[in-house]
Amino acid sequence: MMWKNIAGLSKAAAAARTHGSRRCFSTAIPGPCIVHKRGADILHDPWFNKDTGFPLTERDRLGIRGLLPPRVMTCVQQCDRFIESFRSLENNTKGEPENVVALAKWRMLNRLHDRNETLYYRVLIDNIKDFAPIIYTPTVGLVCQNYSGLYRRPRGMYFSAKDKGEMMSMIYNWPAPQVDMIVITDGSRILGLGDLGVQGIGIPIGKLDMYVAAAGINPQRVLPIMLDVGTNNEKLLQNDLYLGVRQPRLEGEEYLEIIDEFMEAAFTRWPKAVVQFEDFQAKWAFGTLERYRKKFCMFNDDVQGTAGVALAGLLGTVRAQGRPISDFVNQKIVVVGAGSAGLGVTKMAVQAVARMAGISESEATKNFYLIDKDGLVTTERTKLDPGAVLFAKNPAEIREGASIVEVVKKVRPHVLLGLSGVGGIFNEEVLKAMRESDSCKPAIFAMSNPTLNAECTAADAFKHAGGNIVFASGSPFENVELENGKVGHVNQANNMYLFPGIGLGTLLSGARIVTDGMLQAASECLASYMTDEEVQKGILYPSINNIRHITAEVGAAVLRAAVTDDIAEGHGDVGPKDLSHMSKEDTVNYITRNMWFPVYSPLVHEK
Ligand SMILES: NC(=O)C1=CN([C@@H]2O[C@H](COP(=O)(O)OP(=O)(O)OC[C@H]3O[C@@H](n4cnc5c(N)ncnc54)[C@H](O)[C@@H]3O)[C@@H](O)[C@H]2O)C=CC1
Ligand SMILES: CC(=O)C(=O)O
Ligand SMILES: [Mg+2]
Repeated sequence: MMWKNIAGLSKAAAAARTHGSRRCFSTAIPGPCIVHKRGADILHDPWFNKDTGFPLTERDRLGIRGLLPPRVMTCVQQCDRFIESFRSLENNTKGEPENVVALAKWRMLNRLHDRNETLYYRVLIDNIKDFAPIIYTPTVGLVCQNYSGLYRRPRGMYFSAKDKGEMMSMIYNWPAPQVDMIVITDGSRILGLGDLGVQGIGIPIGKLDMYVAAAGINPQRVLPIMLDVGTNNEKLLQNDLYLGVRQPRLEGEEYLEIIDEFMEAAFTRWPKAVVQFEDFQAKWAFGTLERYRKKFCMFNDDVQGTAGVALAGLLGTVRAQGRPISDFVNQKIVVVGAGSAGLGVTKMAVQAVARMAGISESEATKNFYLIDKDGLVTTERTKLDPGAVLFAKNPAEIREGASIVEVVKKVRPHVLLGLSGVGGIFNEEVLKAMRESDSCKPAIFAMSNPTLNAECTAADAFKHAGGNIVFASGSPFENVELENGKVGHVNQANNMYLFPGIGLGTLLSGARIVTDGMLQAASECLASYMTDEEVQKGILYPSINNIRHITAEVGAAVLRAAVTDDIAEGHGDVGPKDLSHMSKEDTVNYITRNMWFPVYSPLVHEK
């Protein structure tokens, strides 16, 4: 597809999605679940525990009668009880420092996660807008920074250099027979917080929570992985409580041997799993993507997921200006940050321009300006990153190393997009310079995470760049009240809108690799999700409350692209022919039917 069909959501689809997440899955009576334990062991297993939710007959059958208070509560009553406690926590911590409150909330959710997974995910799904900022960005960043102190119970698997030669057997230590989604990090670039070593495990855990909440991946089939190859963070190396391997990071072949061995082990045990690479420093993000993308079913979320989300937002800004999508080819875009995310975004956006305009990628770079820590990237740059070569400007146009404000003043861009990890770098001067943009609705995307690393706040963007901008940030901000009484809408430009659908669509297609076509389809689907009315108000992305619906749509688009690319091998009883005969609507229904939803299944004990 050539980005021609982006004319907003059909009426039927718009109506369907307003039903919200709870309508998107089957509520049929759940089938029984076989357990091999009885008695108190069941209560201590978060996969099976129902707390006060065990019916009396089940208490008899499982030998837990008398081990619980007599009252039997429904899952809904248990959710209400949890939310009441959560609101009490909020009230009781009013006035406390923000970080203290955020961690207290995370601990409360984490305790539930450790105790009763079904209830945890039910609470998460029903309150995703309130809880995503805790289990995901921004609080997950704080959790990673403090993980060695916060650690109580293991979650996920850890592989280190000490495990070399052992991984093929270690992988069988994971208790679940089937794994569908793996998220792996080496902790080397956690959000915009740098190298956090083993403490980065919080990111795969948070991403997989989003997989369960948004994509309905069964939580018994997800696996967070920490590849502990050391850390170069001196503070952590000096910290007695640090839980990781206390050595500098492995490099070169030594590093690759570890990750190669892990990939072989994981795909030997679970050949149909999908692996998401997350928060690797740029060199390994690109290096591993090139190394594995044709061999294993994997993608890099920071490079590819972010690119798709950003591109959908960029196309939205064209629509917000009241222009046809084809006008994207004329948008001048300044990207600040030339790492794994910034380069991924620039590349995908340039490819879209090339396709739309029918020109070469090199010609399509004309309106793109890339800035890194040394300023504007030009061909004059010594030690030019190979990934940035295509985007390097001619220094005759603007000088090598020009600052952000210099570039903005000279170029008058339609879009200023930050993926630098540097908080506040879009300062007052930069934002005021955006008032002179050639666009009637300039766009400012401060995509770095967590909140303190955002290139600017929403309030500052609307204050200094003007009330007519469209604004998006990687972590959530509140909408801004403008002086004219109108609302400055804040969008969350975060890869969470795509990675769950990319993973789920890939899994259900049975594809053995993730192609560019599948990623492009995901981005196009997100771009076309919003109505013209919404986009014109500056709302570029859906509400997170609709995350299950958007994920079903994205998943279907990914699956259909896999069929088009002739790589869909089918999943379970659904073969490649069945997939290829599905209409678009059938595909969305198929995806939706396969989403797990947290309900208590009757437990049947088997020895
Ligand atoms: N909203 C979203 O969905 C996503 C947001 N991100 C965020 O993007 C940020 C960067 O991630 P990566 O690209 O993976 O990091 P990276 O470390 O690979 O790249 C950072 C880039 O920023 C540049 N930079 C550093 N200081 C700068 C300065 N003062 N001025 C201009 N450029 C500067 C560096 O030269 C480098 O090119 C992180 O904060 C991350 O949280 C990343 C992925 C997804
Ligand atoms: C959102 C995300 O993946 C990041 O900030 O790295
Ligand atoms: Mg990331």
